[in-house]
Amino acid sequence: MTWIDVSQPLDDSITTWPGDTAFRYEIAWPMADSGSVNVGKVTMSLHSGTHIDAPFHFDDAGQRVIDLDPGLYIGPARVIHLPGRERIEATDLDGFDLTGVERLILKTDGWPNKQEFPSHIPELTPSLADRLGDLGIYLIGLDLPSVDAIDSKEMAAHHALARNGVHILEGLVLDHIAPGDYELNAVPLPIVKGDGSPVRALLRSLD
Ligand SMILES: Nc1ccccc1C(=O)C[C@H](N)C(=O)O
Ligand SMILES: [Zn+2]
Ligand SMILES: [Zn+2]
Repeated sequence: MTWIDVSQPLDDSITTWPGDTAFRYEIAWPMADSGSVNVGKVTMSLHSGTHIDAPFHFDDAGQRVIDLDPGLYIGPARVIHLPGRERIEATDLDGFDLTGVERLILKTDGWPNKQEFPSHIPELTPSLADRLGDLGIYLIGLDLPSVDAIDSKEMAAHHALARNGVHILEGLVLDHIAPGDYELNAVPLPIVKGDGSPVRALLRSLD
């Protein structure tokens, strides 16, 4: 198949946000006990690895996962390369013609070693969020664990994106992805009250 996996594998070594729930898989009911099957159990933060944020994550009145249209996460997406930046702002998009783009994926290279949770990452600015809104882009994906700085309490980028109707897909693995046009498939689980959801994110080249 031509689908390329751009997700972080979910196993016990996956990193989590400092202080958040670690990922753990266990066989809660082994075949020897159940007599027929192995039954697994997972404990995790909904913000581990490759995942989407529901607005409720940063706004008590915001949408939960079940309220989000799954179609946001399926369809054409443009990947652009913006390496080596401290922050990513509206003017960083000046060189790109993004007419007709609805889903934009930023390859920032800002989290090179996914075995370690980063202490510092590039942050998106509210000016970028406004530009995305003006362009009619409704999904931003990126290779970072957050659209804000790790130590942010205000979550300015999360809020500015939400104000502009831009949904968030974090923690992508894009090392092996060249800039260009792709089909994206990164649908969240139907976690009714979820503030986020892990996704299996896949890209297929359209170029
Ligand atoms: N899990 C956390 C615990 C404490 C503070 C932030 C987070 C986050 O998850 C923020 C990140 N921007 C996220 O959406 O994944
Ligand atoms: Zn998140
Ligand atoms: Zn987030």
